[in-house]
Amino acid sequence: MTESIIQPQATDAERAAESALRPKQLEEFVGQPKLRKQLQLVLEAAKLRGACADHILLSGPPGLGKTTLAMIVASEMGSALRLTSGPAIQHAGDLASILSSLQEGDVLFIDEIHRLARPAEEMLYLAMEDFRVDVVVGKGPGATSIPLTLPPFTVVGATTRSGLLPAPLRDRFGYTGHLEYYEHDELEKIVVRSARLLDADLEPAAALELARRSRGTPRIANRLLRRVSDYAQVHGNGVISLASAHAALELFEVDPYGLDRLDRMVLEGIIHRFNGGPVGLSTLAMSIGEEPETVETVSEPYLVREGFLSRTPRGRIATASAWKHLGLSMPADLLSGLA
Ligand SMILES: Nc1ncnc2c1ncn2[C@@H]1O[C@H](COP(=O)(O)OP(=O)(O)OP(=O)(O)O)[C@@H](O)[C@H]1O
Repeated sequence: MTESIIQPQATDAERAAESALRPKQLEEFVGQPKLRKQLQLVLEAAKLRGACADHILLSGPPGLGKTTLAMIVASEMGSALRLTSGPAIQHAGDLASILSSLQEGDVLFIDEIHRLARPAEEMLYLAMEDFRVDVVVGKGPGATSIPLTLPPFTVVGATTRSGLLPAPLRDRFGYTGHLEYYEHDELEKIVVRSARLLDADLEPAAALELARRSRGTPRIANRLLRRVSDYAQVHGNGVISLASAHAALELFEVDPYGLDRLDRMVLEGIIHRFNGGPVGLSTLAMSIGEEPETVETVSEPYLVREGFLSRTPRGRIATASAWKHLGLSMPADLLSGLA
């Protein structure tokens, strides 16, 4: 996938930089007030009972804080955290070896849990419900299955597509929390906190501007902060003022709505090449030289959310707001078609 400054997924290099900015306690975690209160209750109750917390499922788009929350669960419970992901578990045996090495009270974080292979998924049901795993020893007709009792532990599963989780797996989670996109004032607090941790001098007006252009996503807010901070150091005295933030965001082609070059290419593609649409995803992606997956996962969710693009059964359509945003007026015949 082409890397883009507004993509909600982390790049490999970014993961390391992110760990310094992760809140460590629930109290430090900004936003998601409902989820925070619910999670606090689940954890407090478990602590009072002196038991492991129920299994927790976190669902929501990338970059909103699921991994961070899993780490917080472990730290609030005073437990060790084990991290893995659906795609990393190729065979049920991989999961069996992780499960059989867990200690009492451990928190097992499974990112992209909807991508677990079916045999691993079935093994996980049993482990979550009965704290038991059947370890297969040997191969072929001589293989035997040895039941192994596991100490109690907590699974924290993260998914961007909770609808793809089979019901039996979803039902094993005692608590499901949904992460929502962040409001501007919450993102402002996040960038102010991150700037403090990075020792960057961020003026309040610049913090608000970054928040506005971050597409409701803390990961993007922190990424924009790093780029404007670079700019302020190279082209100024290091202070991130509103003017330096504007200049840096212009350099990286992130406009006042948080749209970047890719988003504008998508909208311009629909408008100029397909007269506003409808156009199918693959045709559109090909016409702008991008992968359909990049258009679908990086650009479209935000364009749809902000009302610049509609997805119809016949294809993608640029809305009247999209035409306006690009400084164009929507032809009357298209406008009347919308009415
Ligand atoms: N509520 C928050 N307060 C402060 N920082 C946050 C918050 N949520 C996320 N972040 C920061 O945003 C970055 C991305 O968060 P995180 O990795 O937890 O997201 P994620 O939902 O797990 O994404 P992915 O599924 O793509 O890994 C981290 O650097 C984290 O510190």
